This record gives sequence, C-alpha cells and structure tokens, in this order.
Amino acid sequence: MIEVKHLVKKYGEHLAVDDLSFTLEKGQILGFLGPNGAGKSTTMNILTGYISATEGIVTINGHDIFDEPEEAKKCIGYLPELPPLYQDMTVREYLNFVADIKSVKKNEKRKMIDRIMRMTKITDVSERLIKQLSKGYKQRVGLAQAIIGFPEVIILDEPTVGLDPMQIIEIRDLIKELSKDHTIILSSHILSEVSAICDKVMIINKGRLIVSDTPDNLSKHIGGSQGLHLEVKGEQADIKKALESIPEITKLEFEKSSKGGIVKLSAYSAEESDIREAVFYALSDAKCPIYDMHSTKMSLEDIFLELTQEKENVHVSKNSNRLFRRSKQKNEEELAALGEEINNQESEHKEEN
Ligand SMILES: Nc1ncnc2c1ncn2[C@@H]1O[C@H](COP(=O)(O)OP(=O)(O)OP(=O)(O)O)[C@@H](O)[C@H]1O
Repeated sequence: MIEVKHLVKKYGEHLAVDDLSFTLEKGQILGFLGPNGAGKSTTMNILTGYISATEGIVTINGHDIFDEPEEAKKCIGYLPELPPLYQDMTVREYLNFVADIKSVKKNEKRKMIDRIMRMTKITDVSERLIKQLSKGYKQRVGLAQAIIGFPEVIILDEPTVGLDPMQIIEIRDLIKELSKDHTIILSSHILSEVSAICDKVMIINKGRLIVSDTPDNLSKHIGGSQGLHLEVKGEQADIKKALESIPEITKLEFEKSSKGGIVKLSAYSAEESDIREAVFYALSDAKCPIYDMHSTKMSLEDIFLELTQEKENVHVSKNSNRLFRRSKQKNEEELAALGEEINNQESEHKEEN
C-alpha cells in the first residue's frame, strides 16, 4: 500500500530526513512519533507530494509519488499541521470546493459531503463561516476535507493538537472508525495517543528511524529486563533465599525502608520470562506472604525518552529487541569506562596523599 525506500530530504546542508524506509499495509494505523524537529512533517509532506525529496522512492498504492503524482495523490487525503481552510467560506462551500478539486462526481457530491459532515460531527455548523468556528470545529473541518473522496490513505499531521479532551476522544474514535476502510498515518508527539489507536509505531529522531514495532512489542522488548515490584512479609534473608532459588531471576533489589515487617523489593528477569507464578510458590513455601506484586515494565514514555535521548550514532534496526540490547550494551560499556576512570582518579588521589 505505502512503500518508502531510503528517503532523504536536505534543506540546504540540513538533513531533515535521513535514509528513512518503511512499508505500511492496507487498513493499518501507523503512528509517527518523534520530538519537535524530528522530521515528521517533512516526511508527511513528501508522502503527500507537497514537497520533493532529495533522494529515495515513495509509492502509494503502486504509484510513484514523483513519477505519477496525479495518480498517487488521488489515493491520499491529507490533514496538514495547519489545515488550509478558506476562512471566508461556509463549511459546506469549502467542502464543495474540495470535492470539486478532488473531481468527485457531481451526482455523488452532496450525499458524500453530508455523510462526511455527519461522521466528523460538523452538520450543525455547515452554514457557518469557517472563521467563526472554534479551533476544535476547524480541526474537524480539516479532517472532513481530508476524507472527501474517501481516499485509500489518510495522512494526519498532529490531528488532535489544540483540542479539548472531549474533542480528542471524538477525533480518536473517528480515526479508529476510518481505519476500517482506510490506511492511516498520523503524526504525534503524544505517546498515549499513539499507543491508544495505532497498530504500528515508528519513532524517529533527527530524521532517522530509531525503531518500528507494535506499541505492545515496544514495551515488551525495549523494556528489556522486566521488573516485578514486591511487598512481602518476612525476614529479608528468608525472602532473598526463596527468590534466589528461581533461576529466571537475574537481579534482586531490596529497598531500604521496610515497615511493619514488610520488605519491599524488585525482582528482575529476562524479557521473555514470566516469573510471577514461581515467585508466588517460592514465597509461599518460605511462609512469606505477598502483600503486593505488580510489574514495573517501562512505559511508552520511558521508551521514547530512552530512545530519543540516545547518542547521535544510535544503531537503526527494525528489531527493537536487538536495538535495545545494543544500546544497553553501549550504556554498560560507557558505565564501565566511567567506573574505571573514577577508580584511576581515586588511586591517583590516594597516591598523592
Ligand atoms: N522549509 C524548511 N527549510 C529549512 N529547514 C526546515 C524546513 N522545514 C523543516 N525544516 C527543518 O527540518 C527539521 C525537521 O522539521 P519537521 O517540521 O519535519 O519536524 P517535525 O518532526 O514535524 O517537528 P514538529 O513536531 O515540531 O512539527 C527541523 O530541524 C526543521 O527546522
């Protein structure tokens, strides 16, 4: 459906998109995530044929956006970050105008516009001038114009920005509804939004793809080792002994504060293993009752920060799991080097004294 290969965009010497490749199948919702200036809008503007690329290939439904722009653009509806609304038109006039540009057949036009106005909940304001509408309504009109003609692909740049919580929920529901018949790409820097509605997430930073996976897999794999927070009644030594009998546990961290005989700790295991049952039985055998047990998996927020705050030369990999191991290894190497440096400084200090 959408294929992007080795996309590069330079503004003068500035590399805004750096060798970006991805594919998207029909009916998927792709969340394009990245901090300010990551290259999201630039990529979307290239996909929709608004701006040219420096290098690379983009095909929409088999049509090359650069060689067959007319054909490719027919398959796309676009809501840019700042929707190009004609403020002095009424909502209906504007949607009529968009339908004409998109060559919607005359006999289908009215029915289609009425349907789309119902879907985007703007029927009530159909005869109002766009300049008199609130921000939320303007955004809905922007979305309505993107849907006119029911293109196969709908691209939405920050679709919920500036909306109130109720409007955000409505727009999200509408996007989900649209995904039944359309392929959708949306950009956002709101992680909860992306994890709530997208099938696939692509995190980009400084124009480069950092990771691409489902929201679930991102939490599972990039979260790396899983932590289990525990509150257990008993002696720390007994609890430690019981938990150390579980081979999957890689690390135990006891908290200093323990009140009323309750010991608080975190038990870590390899990313794929679920140790909850083993923990339950081991502590039960040791007569140490569990008062609380919950997983401390990394949230998508943590993952995003971890990945986008990586050093410049982060390894790009489709496999988030591998990527995390690499970055983790890198952090460990850096920590080891730092430790060595501190040791050296300490021994130098001792020698001096
Ligand atoms: N027309 C332009 N000329 C020069 N540089 C540009 C132009 N448009 C964007 N850039 C630069 O390219 C980089 C990517 O910008 P882009 O707008 O694509 O990022 P973004 O991820 O959409 O950010 P935001 O979330 O802030 O909208 C930024 O460093 C930006 O300053």
